[in-house]
Amino acid sequence: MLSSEDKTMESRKPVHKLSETIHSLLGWKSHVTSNWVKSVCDIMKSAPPDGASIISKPINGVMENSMKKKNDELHNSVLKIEDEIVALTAYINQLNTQRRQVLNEFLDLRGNIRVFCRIRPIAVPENFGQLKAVAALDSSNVVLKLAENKSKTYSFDKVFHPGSSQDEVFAEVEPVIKSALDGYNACIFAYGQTGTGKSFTMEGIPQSPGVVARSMEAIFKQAVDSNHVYVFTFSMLEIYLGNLKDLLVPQPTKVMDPTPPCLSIQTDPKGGIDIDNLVAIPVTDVNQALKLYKLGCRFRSTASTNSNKTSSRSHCLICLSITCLDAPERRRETNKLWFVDLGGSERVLKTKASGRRLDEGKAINLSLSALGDVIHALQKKNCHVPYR
Ligand SMILES: Nc1ncnc2c1ncn2[C@@H]1O[C@H](COP(=O)(O)OP(=O)(O)OP(=O)(O)O)[C@@H](O)[C@H]1O
Repeated sequence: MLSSEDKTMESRKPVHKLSETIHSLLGWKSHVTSNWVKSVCDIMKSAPPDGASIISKPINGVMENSMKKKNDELHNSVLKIEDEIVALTAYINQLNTQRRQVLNEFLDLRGNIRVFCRIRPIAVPENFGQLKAVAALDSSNVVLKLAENKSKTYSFDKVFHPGSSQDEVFAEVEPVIKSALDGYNACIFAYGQTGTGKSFTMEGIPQSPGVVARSMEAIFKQAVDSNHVYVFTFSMLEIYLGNLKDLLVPQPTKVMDPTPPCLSIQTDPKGGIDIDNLVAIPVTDVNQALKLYKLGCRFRSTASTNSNKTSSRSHCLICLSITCLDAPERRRETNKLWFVDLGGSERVLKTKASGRRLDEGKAINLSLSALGDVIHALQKKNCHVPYR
């Protein structure tokens, strides 16, 4: 807080205040970010043009000369800072290009498809006797105990042990989020048996949000910190019993309610996938995106089964479409980042499901096996990938 005396002093020497602020910002060069450039631009915008309003009436010739000198100095400082801004903006762009290249090389080296295994903790009331023991051997291998003298080891790009936090999981995903802002299509999905923690990992719980919420936060923050203007749209759907359902469109509850338009998957001319009639809602910040996400989650089909109290009975897909018009160096003008929380594979004998639960389980198993074929073909780089 300034005292009234301080305030008088302040109002008497606005020129010093401006130059001091600018100098302090210049001394801050090591933290060059677009926010820094914006701050300097804002200060310059608020500076009086050529110091014109600093003193409205010259008192005498000496005073006039001294003011003119000060105005010239200020003018020169402003010109110098303008030059610095141009140079720094070019420097930031150059660093961004380098960062993009390094990130791409890094992701290429790690492989286009990366598979992580997260072992979830076993809660006390769960039946230990019937559960097969899974243990992390190291950061990339897990061992599954099949019988007393029989075990099998599986390798992954990364293994998360039962104590791993949501933060640790997200840290591995974050480079993908960055590359999505650079214009690359990306997809993060959770796959596994029912009750193994897919929804916990993707959606999380209120006190410990999962990958989707953390990714949204990261992407909007990085977009604000960048030099570019992005346009985002948010969509969310589920595949239930083989049918697509828009989770952002109210579903009819009464006979008189309008039926929402039918969704259908189309391949666009560039080989990408489009879903006809899927609602895409423009979002400008993370709060809007998370509100829609919460809304969509409420409409998801879940039910209690023998294996999981809140089992997903469908596959849930969230799409953030990213457009950037002022960055020709991006991979694409518009790209998509998909998050998928798949329904869990289940052994019908074990779940003892019947009726609708059984139909849901069968539909989930069937689609997961088709997905397995697709991933296998992609990994083997087969010329035919059985998408349909
Ligand atoms: N890493 C974890 N830490 C603590 N609790 C977890 C963890 N993973 C899962 N859980 C808990 O285990 C239970 C089952 O998890 P979740 O619903 O995420 O399984 P799922 O794989 O999505 O199952 P389904 O395929 O049936 O939908 C939930 O109560 C969840 O909170």
